[in-house]
Amino acid sequence: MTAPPVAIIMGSQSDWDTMRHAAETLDALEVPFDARIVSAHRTPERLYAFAKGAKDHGFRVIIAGAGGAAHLPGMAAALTPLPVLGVPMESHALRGVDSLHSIVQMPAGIPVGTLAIGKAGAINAALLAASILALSDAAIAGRLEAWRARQTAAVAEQPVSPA
Ligand SMILES: Nc1c(C(=O)O)ncn1[C@@H]1O[C@H](COP(=O)(O)O)[C@@H](O)[C@H]1O
Repeated sequence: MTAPPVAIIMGSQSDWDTMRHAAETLDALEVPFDARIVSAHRTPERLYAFAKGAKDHGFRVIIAGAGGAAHLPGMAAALTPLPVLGVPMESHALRGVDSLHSIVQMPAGIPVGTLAIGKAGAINAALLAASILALSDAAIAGRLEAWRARQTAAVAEQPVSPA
């Protein structure tokens, strides 16, 4: 059995409420994925084993969500040649600005493609992962195009006042 092309990793169970939107978006595009809790801080050996083995395992893109001192995406990127897309969690203390800065301010040489804070970032990480895969997968490209066409068709031309 071939591995799914996308890995969704997150620093804590508490991130799943946000990262499930990435999972739901991949489901809608029929892009298989694995979702796992991996923490650079709390489970460093799990992170090391996961990231070092990710490419050989068959993953092609990693989506990494983390909050606060969000080292997970950068550490994963340091350990694998695969593209890593980082999703900053909306932390309670600093509303995700801490997560965003932790993920986006990588030193030159180890990139993390950083998305928006929270749900929008999780959805866009999934769409970006799909568009990376679509470069070499016509079926995913077709489903992505259809997804965007449905989104466009769903936008009303005029606003509706609440009842
Ligand atoms: N940023 C990281 C890392 C990491 O970067 O390795 N591991 C956990 N965390 C974050 O800690 C926050 C609070 O976690 P808890 O809710 O479990 O206390 C989560 O948003 C998680 O991503």
